[in-house]
Amino acid sequence: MSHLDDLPSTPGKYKVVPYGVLHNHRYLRLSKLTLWASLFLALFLFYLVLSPPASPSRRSLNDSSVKYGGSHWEKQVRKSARPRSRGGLTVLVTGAAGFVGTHVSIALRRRGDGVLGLDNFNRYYDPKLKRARQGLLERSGVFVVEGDVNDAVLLRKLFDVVLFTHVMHLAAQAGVRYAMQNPGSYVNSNIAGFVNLLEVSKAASPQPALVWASSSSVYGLNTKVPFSEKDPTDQPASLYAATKKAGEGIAHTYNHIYGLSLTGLRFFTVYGPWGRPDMAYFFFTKDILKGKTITVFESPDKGSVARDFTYIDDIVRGCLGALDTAEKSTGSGGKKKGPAMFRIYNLGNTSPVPVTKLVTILEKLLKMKAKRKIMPLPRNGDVEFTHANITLAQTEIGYKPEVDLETGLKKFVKWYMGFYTGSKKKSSW
Ligand SMILES: O=C(O)[C@H]1O[C@H](OP(=O)(O)OP(=O)(O)OC[C@H]2O[C@@H](n3ccc(=O)[nH]c3=O)[C@H](O)[C@@H]2O)[C@H](O)[C@@H](O)[C@@H]1O
Repeated sequence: MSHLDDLPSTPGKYKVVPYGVLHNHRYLRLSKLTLWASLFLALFLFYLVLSPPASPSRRSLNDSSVKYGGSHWEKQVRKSARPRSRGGLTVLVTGAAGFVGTHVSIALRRRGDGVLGLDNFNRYYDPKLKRARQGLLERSGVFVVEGDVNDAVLLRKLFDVVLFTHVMHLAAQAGVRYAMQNPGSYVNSNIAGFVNLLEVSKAASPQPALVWASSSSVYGLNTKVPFSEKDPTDQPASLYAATKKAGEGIAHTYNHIYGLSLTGLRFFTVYGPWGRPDMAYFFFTKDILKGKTITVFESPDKGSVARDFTYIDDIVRGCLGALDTAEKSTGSGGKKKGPAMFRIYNLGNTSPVPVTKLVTILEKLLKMKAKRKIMPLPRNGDVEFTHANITLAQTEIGYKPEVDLETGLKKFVKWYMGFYTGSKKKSSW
């Protein structure tokens, strides 16, 4: 034990002791210490022998028994990322077992691109649904690496094994209202995780082009509609929105300093089969079927709150359009060689629907009356309405939403009944 370790942690309470006393005490303390150290060592060895193996992702990348690393793993990674068509893209999709991630990965794979998925399978909502999506991905030839975007070692390893031409970054802590319960997870995923991915991407040679998920929530308390990309976004109403807004600023910095090609997509309330159980259309369906009361928010002037609900297939087309039109990054190994592309697009449906109407459509499709409880919109981060101007995405990436809310919800309900109630009418996947 060093002299410094003898000092009490609270300054000003240290008593000066005569040298002899101190010497005897030291001798006694030393032998006691040896005894305790041997005991501790024995216990530690005992624990090592009996304890189960450590969490795989923390172990060596070269150990073939772990979830990442090893020659078998590398083979799976390479195979999944290899394009099957000439000139196909090589895409790393983060959040691949998420709602949008699954649909985008499968669409890319179907047209012959190489896709490697990454997902941390967190417990924000039912991981069984994420595992079911993983099953779909595997059947389509997409391997999903289980890991976190904050794991720089893993990301660097993936970039060592595969020369990604593109990254589709969809891993995020989603949900507007949950930000009041767990603010840290938004900072961790949407800010720290994003920066980590940008750091690894900027250092890669060649650098990939990145397309990432921003959110309509960045428009916050804006009242001018429809929301245009040129509008200011300085009034976020939730921490979720603030982290998405921060992501756009961070992305701009990496574009400016390192020459990374970056495209941000502001998604507007995406819904559809394999969707997220934390979203209103999803849990309204579940609760209506169970005969449970649903809470429908209304605006302070007693009007209905409204959303520009956007069907998943339209969003997928928007994501592919963004990937296909993304120019190459200009930097290499962390050095910028020239100006690179930076774009932000709204991906909405451009026809907002009141939440009361959403409930009426669900009642019709489920053939059940909802028990509605109307409540004033709480101060939980929700905004009164969203409405996208999509002109820019239409002109520059060929985005054209085609599915109205009733048609889209019909497909969602069909999937829901098949997946959760085992109804015969299964959806196409
Ligand atoms: O487009 C976006 O930017 C965002 O869309 C959704 O957020 P939100 O539009 O709030 O979607 P829901 O949580 O499904 O809410 C939809 C509507 O239902 C309302 N609602 C929600 C919950 C509830 O119990 N009752 C109720 O009336 C909300 O106020 C909102 O108007 C997603 O959850 C976000 O991750 C995403 O970024």
